[in-house]
Amino acid sequence: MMVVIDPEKKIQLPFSRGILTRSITLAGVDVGTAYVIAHEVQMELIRRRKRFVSTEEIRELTYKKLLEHGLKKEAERYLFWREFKRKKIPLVVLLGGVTGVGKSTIATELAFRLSIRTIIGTDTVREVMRKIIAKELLPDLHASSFMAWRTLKGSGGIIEGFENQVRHVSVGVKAVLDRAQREGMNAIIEGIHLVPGFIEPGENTFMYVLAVSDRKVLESHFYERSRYSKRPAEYYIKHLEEILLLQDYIVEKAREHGVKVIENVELEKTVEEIMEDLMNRLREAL
Ligand SMILES: Nc1ncnc2c1ncn2[C@@H]1O[C@H](COP(=O)(O)OP(=O)(O)OP(=O)(O)O)[C@@H](O)[C@H]1O
Ligand SMILES: O=C(O)[C@@H](CO)OP(=O)(O)O
Repeated sequence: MMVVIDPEKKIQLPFSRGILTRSITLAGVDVGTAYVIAHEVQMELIRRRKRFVSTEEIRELTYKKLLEHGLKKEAERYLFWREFKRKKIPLVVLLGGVTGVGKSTIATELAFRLSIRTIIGTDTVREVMRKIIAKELLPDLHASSFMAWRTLKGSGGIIEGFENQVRHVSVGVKAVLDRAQREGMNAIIEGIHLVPGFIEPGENTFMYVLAVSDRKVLESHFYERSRYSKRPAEYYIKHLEEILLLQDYIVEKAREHGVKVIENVELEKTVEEIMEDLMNRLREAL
C-alpha cells in the first residue's frame, strides 16, 4: 500500500485513485479522462517504487500528466484549485432560479467537483418555517412560490405574492448564511428564494441565477423530474405561465444587481461556466 503524506496537515492516508480523480475533475476534465490520468499517476509512483509519497509530488506528477494529454488549460486550473483548497478559504455558492430550471441538479454536480459536503435547499428552510409558523399567521409561506399571490389580502399579483414569500424565507436563509460565515463553512445553497436584492452575498459568497427560457425545455424538465420524484409534472406545467413570469422577474433582478444569469441548456456547459467564473472571481478576490 502506498501512503500519502501531507507535511502541512501532518496526515498520512492510503493513496486513493478516486480522490485524485475527483481533484482532476475539479479542473474541468471529464471523469473518464480524469480516471485514466489518476491511474497513470499511480502507475508512475509504483514504478518509482514509492511507499511514501508527498502531496506535492502527486501534484507535480498530475500537472505533468495533464500536459502530456494536451490539457494545458486544465493543468493550470488544476494547480489553481489545489492552491485554493490548501488555503482553506471558505466558499459559499448561491444558486437561484425558478422551479425546474435545474438548481439542485447543478448544485449536486458542483458539490462533487468542489468537494463541498453541504447543500441546502431553500425549500427545506421554507418547510422548517412552515412547521414553526402557522398558515393563519403567514399564509404565503404555505404555498408554492407561484401560488403565494392567492394568499394576498388586498390587491396584488403573482410578483407581490412571490416577494412576500421570498422576504419571509430570506429570514431563514440569512440565518444559514450567517452561520456559514461564522464557521467558515463551505456550502452550496440553492432555491427559488435566492433572489438578487433580497439576499446580500457576504465574503467569498458567489451568486448565480439559472434560467431556462425555452418553455418546451422547461416543460421537459418537469417530466424528467416526475420520473424519479413525487412532484407531478402536470402541476407545474399547469402553472407554467406564472412560473415563466417569476423567471422574468428573477432574471431582471439579477441584471439589476449584476448577478450572472446562466441559461441551463446543457448540464456540463452550465457547470463549466460556473466553475470558470468562480475561478476568475476567486483569482481576483485573492
Ligand atoms: N441542463 C439540463 N438538461 C436536461 N435536464 C436537466 C438539466 N438540468 C436539470 N435537468 C433536469 O430537470 C429536472 C429539474 O431539475 P431540478 O430538480 O434540479 O430543478 P430545481 O431548479 O432544483 O427545481 P426546484 O426548485 O423546484 O426544486 C431534473 O429532472 C433534472 O434532471
Ligand atoms: O414553490 C415552488 O415554486 C417550488 C420550488 O421548489 O416548491 P413546490 O414544488 O413545493 O411548490
